[in-house]
Amino acid sequence: MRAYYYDDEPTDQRLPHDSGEPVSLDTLAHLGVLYWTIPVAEGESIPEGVDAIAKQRGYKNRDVINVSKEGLGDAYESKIKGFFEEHMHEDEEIRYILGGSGFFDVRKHAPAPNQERWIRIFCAPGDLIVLPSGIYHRFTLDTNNKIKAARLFQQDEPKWIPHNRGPATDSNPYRAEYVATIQPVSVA
Ligand SMILES: CSCCC(=O)/C(O)=C/O
Ligand SMILES: [Fe+2]
Repeated sequence: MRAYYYDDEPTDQRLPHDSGEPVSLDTLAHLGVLYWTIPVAEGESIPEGVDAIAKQRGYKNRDVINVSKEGLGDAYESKIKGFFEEHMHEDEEIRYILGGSGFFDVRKHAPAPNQERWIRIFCAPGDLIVLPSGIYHRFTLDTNNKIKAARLFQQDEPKWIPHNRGPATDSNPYRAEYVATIQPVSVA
């Protein structure tokens, strides 16, 4: 995992867009983003270290998603577009990367929208990331064009309904609760 501020250049979303300003794990934790690394070999099943965290955090169920042309078929273009719309969920988004790589972008909340910045998080096999309920975020593949991830969830059936950013979502109670739990940070 590597996190840094996004450079906001209007080029291919799958490029690194690295501004050169790194972001620390402390800053991510302050935003409610949690991260672990639990090594996994290509083709291996989900390691026990993931089970331990799942038990600790009450994630009872899981499935696996292959985000690639082969994995998503006819839904590929619309899914890729949807993942990169700025959105939030009412549930945590928990992903353990089994293969490939990609970028999760999370919005660093600030008092005024024009002070907000995107933080880009590069994820590769062995990375386990938790995005809290209510955080604005988006996802894109990198130029390898594929990622395989386990999606962990607490409920019997996952929801992961994306609520795209807008006035209605800004006043969603889960969003309001998220904003209330964090204070703006100035550290890197
Ligand atoms: C790497 S999993 C695909 C991305 C996803 O599931 C999601 O909800 C992005 O916000
Ligand atoms: Fe999401």
